[in-house]
Amino acid sequence: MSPPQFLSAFETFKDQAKDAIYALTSCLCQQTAKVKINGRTFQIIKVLGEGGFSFVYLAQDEHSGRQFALKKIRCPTGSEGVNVAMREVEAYRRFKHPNIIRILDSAVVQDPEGDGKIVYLFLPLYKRGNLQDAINANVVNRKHFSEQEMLRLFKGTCEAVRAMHDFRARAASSQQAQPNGSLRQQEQGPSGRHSDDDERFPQPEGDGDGGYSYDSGVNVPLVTTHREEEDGDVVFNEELGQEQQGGPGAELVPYAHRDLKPGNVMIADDGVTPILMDFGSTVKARIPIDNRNQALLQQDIAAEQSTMAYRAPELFDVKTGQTLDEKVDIWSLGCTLYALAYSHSPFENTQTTEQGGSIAMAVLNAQYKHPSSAYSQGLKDLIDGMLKVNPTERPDIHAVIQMTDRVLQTLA
Ligand SMILES: Nc1ncnc2c1ncn2[C@@H]1O[C@H](COP(=O)(O)OP(=O)(O)OP(=O)(O)O)[C@@H](O)[C@H]1O
Repeated sequence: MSPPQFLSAFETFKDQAKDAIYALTSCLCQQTAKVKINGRTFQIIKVLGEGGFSFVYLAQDEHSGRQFALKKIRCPTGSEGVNVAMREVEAYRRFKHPNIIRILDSAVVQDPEGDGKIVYLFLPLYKRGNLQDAINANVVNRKHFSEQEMLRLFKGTCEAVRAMHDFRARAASSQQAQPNGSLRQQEQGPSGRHSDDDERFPQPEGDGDGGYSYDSGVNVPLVTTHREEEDGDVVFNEELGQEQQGGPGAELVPYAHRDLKPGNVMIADDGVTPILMDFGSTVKARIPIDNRNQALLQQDIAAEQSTMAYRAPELFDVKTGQTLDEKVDIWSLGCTLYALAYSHSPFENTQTTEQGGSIAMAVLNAQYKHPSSAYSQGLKDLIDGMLKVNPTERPDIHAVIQMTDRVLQTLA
């Protein structure tokens, strides 16, 4: 690790530790933390989850009583970190699908405790947790998903992935860039902002250039804030604007999620609809690898952002002359379906890893077995079809959905 990388990792660790201590002390002291963003105050009720670079809190709007999941991404390195976080915001906005989480609002604020910035993402709250939580509950209660239930959750997840792999970009010319890169409304209907959106996420008081405070009430200037508008009448800055969804004739720009796993699929309140989330690792899927440097760069990015037990073999050992593509997600879907069936990834808790062999070796050789179970041969074949070391032998997302349907039909 180079000295700047070490410093950046240390800063991230320090900030994560600060957030963890803060979360713990506010629990122990029974004291409700508050965060004020753009004129509205939110109570932080509890920590919902913690990722590599962020904390997710259950936040309640003091005014309306509505609850949200508030993702707080600390960017101690300033603009570089903000750009990374904003790419995640951009990805949340890009894909509009019933099985993909939608972002309600976001804000970039000055970190009152340092030189860096904080990016906040307001997301709908999913109280039932994610598929990993459901797997954990099954383990505790010695239960299993029924094959039908599991395949329905899997198919919904695949439909979200299809929206990413089949993404068609709208031409940039249909949008206007703001010179300062800020996000502004282009047109307002007679009533101004959308009533739906207003109801869910009421308009902040004041002139929109509100402030931010953290518990202490100290106001720190708000750098950027923007909100979701149902009919897309928000003007994005150039980079964001280029990547909005286009119609059927628009250019195909496949995206890969790159971190598909049960922990990144929430369960909607109906208990049956899967909702794909966490676009922190999402990239344009097709990346030609022309030289060794590019190969090593892609390997490093994958090592940092794609969970090892769900990571495709071609991301462990990126080869010059190949093109990485959306098939990396098909591998992760294979691992995800396996985990739904048997409670862990095929490359966790295997004989190889238990005997000290590395996950990487097990993945590179597709070394896994199906434990004995009552699941159908069709389900096992579906998993095996996705877990092919050679990405060209894996089915594309359309074929995966068709195969899933066929297995479902045999169960009906
Ligand atoms: N909308 C939501 N509703 C309820 N809980 C949520 C929501 N979003 C995130 N969480 C919880 O927070 C956890 C971390 O969220 P998320 O995966 O977005 O963070 P991350 O930093 O990108 O994580 P990772 O390191 O896994 O990539 C999730 O596993 C989930 O338990």
